[in-house]
Amino acid sequence: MITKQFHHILGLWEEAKVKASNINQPVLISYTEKVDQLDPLKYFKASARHFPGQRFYWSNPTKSHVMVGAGVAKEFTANGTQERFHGIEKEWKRFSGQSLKNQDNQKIGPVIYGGFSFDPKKEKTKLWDNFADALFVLPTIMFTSIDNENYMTINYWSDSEESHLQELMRIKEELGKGSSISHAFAPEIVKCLEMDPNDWKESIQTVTNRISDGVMDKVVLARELRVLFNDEINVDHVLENLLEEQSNSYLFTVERGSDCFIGATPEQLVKKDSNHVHSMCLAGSIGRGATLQEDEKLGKNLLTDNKNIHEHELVVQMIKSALQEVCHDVTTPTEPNLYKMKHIQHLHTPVTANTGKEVTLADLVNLLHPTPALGGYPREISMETIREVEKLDRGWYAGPLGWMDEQNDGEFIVAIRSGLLQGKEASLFAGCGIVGDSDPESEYRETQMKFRPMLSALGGIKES
Ligand SMILES: C=C(O[C@@H]1C=C(C(=O)O)C=C[C@H]1O)C(=O)O
Ligand SMILES: [Mg+2]
Repeated sequence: MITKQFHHILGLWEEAKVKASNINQPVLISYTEKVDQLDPLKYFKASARHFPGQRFYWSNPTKSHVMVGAGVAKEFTANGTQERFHGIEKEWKRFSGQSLKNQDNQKIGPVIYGGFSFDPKKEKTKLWDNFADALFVLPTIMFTSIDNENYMTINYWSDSEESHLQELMRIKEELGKGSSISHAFAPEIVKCLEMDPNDWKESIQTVTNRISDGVMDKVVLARELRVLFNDEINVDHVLENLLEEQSNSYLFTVERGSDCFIGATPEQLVKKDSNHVHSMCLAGSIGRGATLQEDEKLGKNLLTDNKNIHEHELVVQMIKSALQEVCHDVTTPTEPNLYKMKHIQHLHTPVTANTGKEVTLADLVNLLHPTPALGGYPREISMETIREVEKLDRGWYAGPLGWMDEQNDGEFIVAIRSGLLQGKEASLFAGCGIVGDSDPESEYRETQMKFRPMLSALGGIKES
């Protein structure tokens, strides 16, 4: 039976074929319909059947924007340093600029999502083989929830087969029902491996010495915790736990075959919504108190601690001056406030700005990444120091991860509080901002605290 909807899908396909032969490149068709209330997690779970290893999840802290993508209608990649941000943007524009849509809702249309490695110049290991320096996906099917309105989008091409379109319709209907399979048995942690804590603390000392010598002001050093389980880690289950425990963070999941990069980060890198730009300075950390009084006391200590204020201020200055290059009305409050999550609290300064039509999202990411919250200050020398001193492959940890739409709007977060899941193993990453008066011991404890969101979501806090 040909439904009215399918008729519409075929109509756009015929139109696209004509356009494709005129412009001599395949034309993308993006078909969106409004749907009833649907739990994004159930949708995410349901899509595993048809698109195993090809799922994406994104939600902002207020859940006013949730996206679940599945399948690959097109992949956009780049490796190495050359213009990777602009390279992806340009290639995406080439296709999205010619796309056909069934509706004029500017908010909902084709979107690509993905991420960038932290530092393409760092020597690579095999760990991140499945995650290129720049990798974005246009999904086959996407669920979007914006301000509690829900949509489903399917993306197909002028050179698709009709049978493929039929199959897409069928899968879309099936996914719309969701899946509520729950996984009662999470695998258990059998071992946590980390590099010798003394070696790590020594590297902190090396860096504080250089800072005291005036070589630079701040460097962020990270460490890796390799966690081994007695069975395969279940991505759905980890995401479910993160949703429950890290409600004040951005949640993200990027599946690449049997690998999955997942996390719950509080840190926004940049959001562009037409000419409005938002960013965030997040640096300076302390734990949460067991009681309200204790928690408030810790917060107050953080707000008045000179070391943390300095660590934070370097980020504020850099982000402000980077944005001032291409924006006007760059505005921040004069004092940081506190950003609290389940296991940790941070100094936080929100930034807003306005920009002109000629400035693109890639321009903004390129200017901002890496901020001194994850790299250091000044940028070049701190990045060289990380390359030299840090004994790990950050891969996508601390890199920009996010999405862009046809209007060149989008949002990128900083992919921290995250881990790479590979079968029975998880590689977790955590770092901290080293300044002149950093104490190696307390920086080590700070990284322990930053591992906790992922460790807890993985099913238990067992720190070796
Ligand atoms: C580097 C991380 O976090 C960053 C470092 C912070 C700090 O040193 O105080 C705080 C927030 C983040 O910008 C991490 O979580 O791995
Ligand atoms: Mg710190």
